[in-house]
Amino acid sequence: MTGNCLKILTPISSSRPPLFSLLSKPTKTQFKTSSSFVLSVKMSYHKELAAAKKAASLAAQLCQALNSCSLSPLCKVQKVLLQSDVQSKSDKSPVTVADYGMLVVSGRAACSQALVTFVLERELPSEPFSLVAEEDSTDLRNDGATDTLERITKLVNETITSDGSYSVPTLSTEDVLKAIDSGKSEGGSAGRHWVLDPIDGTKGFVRGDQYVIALALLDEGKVVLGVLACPNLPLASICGDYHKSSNNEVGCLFYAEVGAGTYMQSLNGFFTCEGWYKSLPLKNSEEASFFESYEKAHSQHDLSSSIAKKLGVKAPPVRIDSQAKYGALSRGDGAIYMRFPREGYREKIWDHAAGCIVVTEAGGVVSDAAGNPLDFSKGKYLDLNVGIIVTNQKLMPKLLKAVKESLEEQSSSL
Ligand SMILES: Nc1ncnc2c1ncn2[C@@H]1O[C@H](COP(=O)(O)O)[C@@H](OP(=O)(O)O)[C@H]1O
Ligand SMILES: [Mg+2]
Ligand SMILES: [Mg+2]
Ligand SMILES: [Mg+2]
Repeated sequence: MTGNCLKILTPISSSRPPLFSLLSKPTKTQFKTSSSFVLSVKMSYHKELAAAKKAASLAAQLCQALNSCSLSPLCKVQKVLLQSDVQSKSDKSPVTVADYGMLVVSGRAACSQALVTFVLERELPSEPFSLVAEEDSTDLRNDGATDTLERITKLVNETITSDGSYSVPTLSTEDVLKAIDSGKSEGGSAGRHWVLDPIDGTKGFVRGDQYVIALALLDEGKVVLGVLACPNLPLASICGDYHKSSNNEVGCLFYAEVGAGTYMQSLNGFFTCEGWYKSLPLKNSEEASFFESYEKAHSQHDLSSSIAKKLGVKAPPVRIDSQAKYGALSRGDGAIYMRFPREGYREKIWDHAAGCIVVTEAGGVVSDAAGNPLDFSKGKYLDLNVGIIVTNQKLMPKLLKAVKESLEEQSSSL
């Protein structure tokens, strides 16, 4: 048992619930045990999923507002940033050359983190709150950050007010700093922990490309729900002839709950588009499109290209930032995602937890380069064998073989 949920059971029928019924009434899913005994299990994370969807959607709204306020001093800095170089911190994550610019970028992510914390705590007041999140308030507590902190606090308050569902006094700058710092949990294998990347794909965000707000819940070390709010991802497929698509609307919300499948809806709240995914398309490798990081520094493009060649993949790689790759894969835009960080880089759970369940609940497989499932129970880092690979069940054995061969070739050429 994981929490109140049965595990290691194969769903044999899971009738598609009407749109958004996940929020309003429990879904029953039938499971087949080894003795063919059929159980009806009441799924138990609906309340948490509803809270996570609301938190990520509001944070996405906030991030979009931050991007579109062309007269705001924050945005003027962003324009400069778009033209500036990007350097690496000691942990090899991106920072911009200008200190103030760096504060603006990390401040925006912290702003999103404060809002997510606020919503989760208000929506789930009776549950103990533990959050493993990427940002902290260190930069915003510096003397030179007063102006940015005030702007951020104002934006968080404006977003809460515009939503209209919370009658709370205006948050102070100290409230916002505290909300950001409640993300200091270390996670682990006991109890429940939220896992948040308040802006994943920072470089994409700065460039005006793909980024996501990624939120997941761990229960006893397993990911039990995940939400990816992708403000810039087209509702139509991003592969093939998507430029010709009549639907050029952007803004997707992917969500998945253990045993209940993966769903996508439009982020703008008008629900013009919805989808339910239960099996990644079983394409042959030649027809498969593969995803990888836009940034060469995050994943070795030459290695993935050698693997793709072995598989006979004809399509060029689709390079986009953030966990939007997991979302796009879950709806069948492509069939493979490969990620091979350079030696020494340690993956964090917030970069993969939500994406992982969005893909697996859609019928995909996520593993490290040796075929081991990702283990989210060990704290904030993932201990991995070399890299992360994602595909459908049919292609996984071929992909693993090609990965093994390419890694051997790489190490013998060193
Ligand atoms: N050298 C490196 N190798 C691999 N991943 C890295 C990296 N430096 C940063 N990252 C991670 O890659 C994430 C973005 O992934 P992608 O390449 O798929 O867009 C970043 O998330 P943040 O943008 O939240 O910091 C960061 O955590
Ligand atoms: Mg980062
Ligand atoms: Mg990230
Ligand atoms: Mg981030």
